[in-house]
Amino acid sequence: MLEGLFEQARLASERRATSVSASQLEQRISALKPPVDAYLALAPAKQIKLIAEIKRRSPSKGFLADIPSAADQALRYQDFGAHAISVLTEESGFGGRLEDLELASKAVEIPLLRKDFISNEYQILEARANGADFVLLILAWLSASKFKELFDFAHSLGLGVLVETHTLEEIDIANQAGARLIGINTRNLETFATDIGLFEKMAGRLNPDAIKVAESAVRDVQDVIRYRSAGADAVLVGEALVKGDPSVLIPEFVSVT
Ligand SMILES: O=C(O)c1ccccc1NCC(=O)[C@H](O)[C@H](O)COP(=O)(O)O
Repeated sequence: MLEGLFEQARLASERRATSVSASQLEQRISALKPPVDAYLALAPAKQIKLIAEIKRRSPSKGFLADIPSAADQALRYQDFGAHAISVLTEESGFGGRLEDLELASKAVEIPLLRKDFISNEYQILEARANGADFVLLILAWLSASKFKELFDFAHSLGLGVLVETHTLEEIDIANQAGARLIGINTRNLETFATDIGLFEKMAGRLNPDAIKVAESAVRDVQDVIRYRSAGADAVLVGEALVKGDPSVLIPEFVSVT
C-alpha cells in the first residue's frame, strides 16, 4: 500500500511540474529569506525537543482531525512551545496539501518540515519554494545512491534533512552520509504496528553526534519519557496532538528532561 502512495506522490510531482517548472521554482526560491536552521532548533538540550505534526488522516487510522487552517494549527503549536512543525503534504493517505506548507510558513518562525514521500529533486525545490526549512528523506524507499543525491541537493539549497530509518542497515547509511538529524520511525511501514522498543533497541547505533529523533507512537507524556530515557533528543508527534489538546500536551511533552 505504501509503495502505492510513494508512487502516487512521485506522479503528482510530475503532474505539478507541467504547470510550474523547476526554473520557476528556482526563481521563487531566489526571492525568499534563507531557511530557518532546523539543526539549531532541534539541537540536544536539557529538555527534549518537539516536532509537532499537522496530520488530518493516516493510512493506519483513516480520519484523525478536521484541520481547516494549517496556519492556525501551526501557530497554536508554536505558541504552546513546539520547536519545529512537520507539515504532511501528501494528499491521498494523509489529507495534506502543498499549500499548507506555504500558509504555515507565513504564520510561524520555527522551522517547518516538508513530510512527504520525496523521491526526486523537483519535490525538494517545491518544498523550499513553499517555505520548508527541512525535508524528510525516507531510506526505506530510496537506493543509497539516490538518497545521497537528494541529501546533497537539499543541503545545496540550504535546507536541513531529517533522515528517516527503520532498520540498522538504514542507520548505517544515514551515519555514513554524515546525517546530522536522524529519525527512527517506530511504525512498521508494512504492518503499521508501532513499537517504542525499536527505538530502545536501535538508538545506540546512531552516530553520537547526530540529533536523534523518535518518530511515531507517542500517546502521552509517559511515552515521551520512555523515548527520552532511550536517548531521544527530539520526538515527532502527530496523532496525539491533532486528536488531543495541544495546549495541555505540548507544555507537558517539552518539559521532559
Ligand atoms: O501514520 C500512519 O498511519 C503512517 C502509516 C504509514 C507510513 C507512515 C505513517 N505515518 C507517518 C509518520 O511518520 C507519522 O505521521 C509521524 O511519525 C507521527 O506519528 P504519530 O505520532 O504516531 O501520529
